[in-house]
Amino acid sequence: MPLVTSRELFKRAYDGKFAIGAFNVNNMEIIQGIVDAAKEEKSPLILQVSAGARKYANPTYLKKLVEAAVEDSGLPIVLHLDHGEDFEICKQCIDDGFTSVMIDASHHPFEENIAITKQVVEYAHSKGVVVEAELGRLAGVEDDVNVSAKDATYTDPQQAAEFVEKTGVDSLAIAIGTSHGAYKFKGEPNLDFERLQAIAKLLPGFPLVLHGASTVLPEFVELCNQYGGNIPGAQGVPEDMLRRAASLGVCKINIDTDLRLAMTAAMRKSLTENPGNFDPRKYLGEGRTAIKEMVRHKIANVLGCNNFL
Ligand SMILES: O=C(CO)COP(=O)(O)O
Ligand SMILES: O=C[C@H](O)COP(=O)(O)O
Ligand SMILES: [Zn+2]
Ligand SMILES: [Zn+2]
Repeated sequence: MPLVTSRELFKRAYDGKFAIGAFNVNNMEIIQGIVDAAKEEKSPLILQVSAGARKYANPTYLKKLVEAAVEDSGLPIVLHLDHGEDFEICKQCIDDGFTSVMIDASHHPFEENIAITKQVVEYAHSKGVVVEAELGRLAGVEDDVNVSAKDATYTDPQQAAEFVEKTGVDSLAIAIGTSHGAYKFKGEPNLDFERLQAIAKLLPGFPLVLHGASTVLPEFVELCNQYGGNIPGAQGVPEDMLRRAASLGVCKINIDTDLRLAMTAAMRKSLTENPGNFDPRKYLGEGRTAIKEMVRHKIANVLGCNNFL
């Protein structure tokens, strides 16, 4: 089976009130861990590549690794550009065989975001590629974020509806209180579900996307810290909130930080417990197994995209 787009996956996810996992990939072990998990859970996958990942791994290597994963696993896999910052990088990835791209022009004014997104949509659709855009700004939520600050950065429901209509985009990343990385909330975790419901109501049947959706499971932070790490006060999005979001029109949930934490914890442990080892296959292999277990947990217990195939 060749790479697929997310169109059919999102339709089923929307109707079934579950979400497809979009996992960031940077090297072979990460890809293998994710794909092994999806195989066991009979799940489709979105493997997403950031500009930083392309720079780290070399775009050709990364694409070949994903193609190898498709060939070896036979799974429906979407190759997606994460946070494309302009038309050029989106075009490069489209020309390079990606089946999905994100244009993230959310830091531009509304009308400019529409114009840039529209340009990407026109080019992508002419090549059979789907497009995700972003409206609103992801930021850390603090207890004292007031309503006007929320209105300035969170996605406005009316604008979301207008944006989708004017751009013809295939999915939309929204800001309702999540943020990237391991420090998402200072106080109690809190997402603006009223806003999510208002957006979903104006866009029936339309797939929404949640970025910054790692849970930052305490046991993995503790494991990192136990073996020499220093990651104090990390906190993510509770799993029940992700399940709730998936039931309200969020069809794609982005996870990177939880993979980083799982891999780092396992590698720190392996290196500490085996001081005489200098074979990278041992600690990289343990990192890969940790990624696999994390992804199995996400697919089966949080996203609900297991037994899809
Ligand atoms: O949104 C993400 C990638 O686009 C990843 O989010 P996390 O940092 O919460 O894993
Ligand atoms: O959205 C951010 C993702 O976690 C990717 O991170 P990165 O840009 O460091 O590769
Ligand atoms: Zn953004
Ligand atoms: Zn993101």
